[in-house]
Amino acid sequence: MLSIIPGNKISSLDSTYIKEEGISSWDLMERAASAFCNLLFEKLLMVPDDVFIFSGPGNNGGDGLAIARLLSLRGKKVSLIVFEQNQNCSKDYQINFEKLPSQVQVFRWDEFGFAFNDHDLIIDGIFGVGINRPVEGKYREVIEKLNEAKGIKIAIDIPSGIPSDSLLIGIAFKADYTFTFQFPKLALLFPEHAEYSGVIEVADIGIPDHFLEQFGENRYFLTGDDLKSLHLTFNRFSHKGDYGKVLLIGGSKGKVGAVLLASKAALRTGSGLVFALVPEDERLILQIGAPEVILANQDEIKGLQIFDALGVGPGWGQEIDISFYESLLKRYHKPLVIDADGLNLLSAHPRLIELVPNGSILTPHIKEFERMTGKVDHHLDRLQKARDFSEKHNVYLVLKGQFTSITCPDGRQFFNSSGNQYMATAGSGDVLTGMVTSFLGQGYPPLNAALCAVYHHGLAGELASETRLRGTIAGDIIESIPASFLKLGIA
Ligand SMILES: NC(=O)C1=CN([C@@H]2O[C@H](COP(=O)(O)OP(=O)(O)OC[C@H]3O[C@@H](n4cnc5c(N)ncnc54)[C@H](OP(=O)(O)O)[C@@H]3O)[C@@H](O)[C@H]2O)[C@H](O)CC1
Ligand SMILES: [K+]
Repeated sequence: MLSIIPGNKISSLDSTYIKEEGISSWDLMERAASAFCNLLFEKLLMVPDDVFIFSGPGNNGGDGLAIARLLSLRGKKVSLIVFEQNQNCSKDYQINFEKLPSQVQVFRWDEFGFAFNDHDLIIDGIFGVGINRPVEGKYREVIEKLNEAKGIKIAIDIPSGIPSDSLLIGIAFKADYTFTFQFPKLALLFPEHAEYSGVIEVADIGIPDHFLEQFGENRYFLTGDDLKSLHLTFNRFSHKGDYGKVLLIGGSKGKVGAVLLASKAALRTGSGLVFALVPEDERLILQIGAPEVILANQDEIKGLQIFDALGVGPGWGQEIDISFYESLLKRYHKPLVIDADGLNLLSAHPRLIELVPNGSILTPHIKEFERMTGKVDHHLDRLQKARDFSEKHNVYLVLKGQFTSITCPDGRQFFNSSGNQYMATAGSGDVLTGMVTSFLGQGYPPLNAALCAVYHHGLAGELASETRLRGTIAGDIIESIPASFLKLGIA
């Protein structure tokens, strides 16, 4: 799994790695530049002929110079805009400057006209992870102009101005794409920076995971490559008991659909038996909506231990008998999944949090999370509060949003890479609840259940929205769960 390394450790990572590999820092920059160009030709349907590259004084600028050379060699008309005298720039910047082909036209920033067309390509190599103060002066002037300019805009490693691990102060380059090296920088995952980072693509520069791990701080980026090894395998002798017996509890007048969605999602994720407990009057809706689901009644659920996992909260409302919730938490001793009103009720009755079994998985969206932890100032604060909460209550916290984070009681934090904006639709969270509950019931350890569910949920959303875009609904995500397994080669 890709470790997310803090910006202030990246130069030690680089120097240790190049020493061990026996390569030069220029070689690594060359790898970065060619990985960038490869992504460019892979991700853009048409790479524009006119390319404008802005190179700052550090190695991000050095990358820009190397990219200028490589694109010029591939027949592009490249203009390079620089800010400093060569002798004030990094060593590899200077080497790459010497290597520029004569076809690359070089401008000083104050000699350049800043007139662009819609189909020009603008590449931002002004600052990378070495930024150490807000952008001012000539750099600010240029970035402001670029943000107003036409053209397709791509940031090298990180949009200039965004600090690698904290919140932007002042201005930054607004990219359509960010091609980031080896792993996404933490700040790229903050919702506050979405308008700057655009679509994030990771360019592999060949530094192995185990090497990154030594410099990481327990933060990881979850990708499709990680998924297969997290799954349990089943065979033709497996029977429905092996696939788990789960119980979903929730629903209220007008909101029984939430349990219906969660139940169907659990079935599509592979649960052997799905039971649902909803108010008496709402049972028929559920039974018609999903004949595969078994309706439980209050008496049956007295023997809660027969269930391999519980998913509590979808559509429950705030009006439930709180003593029932309390007794549920007291009687069930295995990890369970809590969502939606199950979480809101914990916020309203904080004493209940102490009863939540160790290793349970809580799946709040941002507002539910704030109800549990108090007001959050920004995403970094949220991530810290998630760590404090998980550790204190010994639970896994799945904080839903773009790059959903999964926080473990030991402080590890995983960021999901799958999913898109089309999943922001009613019931999408209920689908996730059903999926996590299903994996948990199949015998997955809580962390793997959360990781697999979050990744498949995102991928199913991507697949469902391929043809439906903004018309994607939660039911479509459910129907695409099997396709997500198929895509990852998981039987
Ligand atoms: N393993 C990898 O990921 C690799 C990444 N590469 C690229 O290298 C950059 C990081 O390069 P670095 O030289 O450390 O830093 P930057 O290029 O981002 O910028 C440093 C220079 O910028 C000056 N600086 C910093 N902040 C400001 C500011 N606000 N205003 C003006 N100038 C600023 C700083 O000067 P000082 O005045 O602070 O001394 C530096 O001159 C990484 O992002 C990748 O793109 C490698 O190419 C390969 C391996
Ligand atoms: K940049």
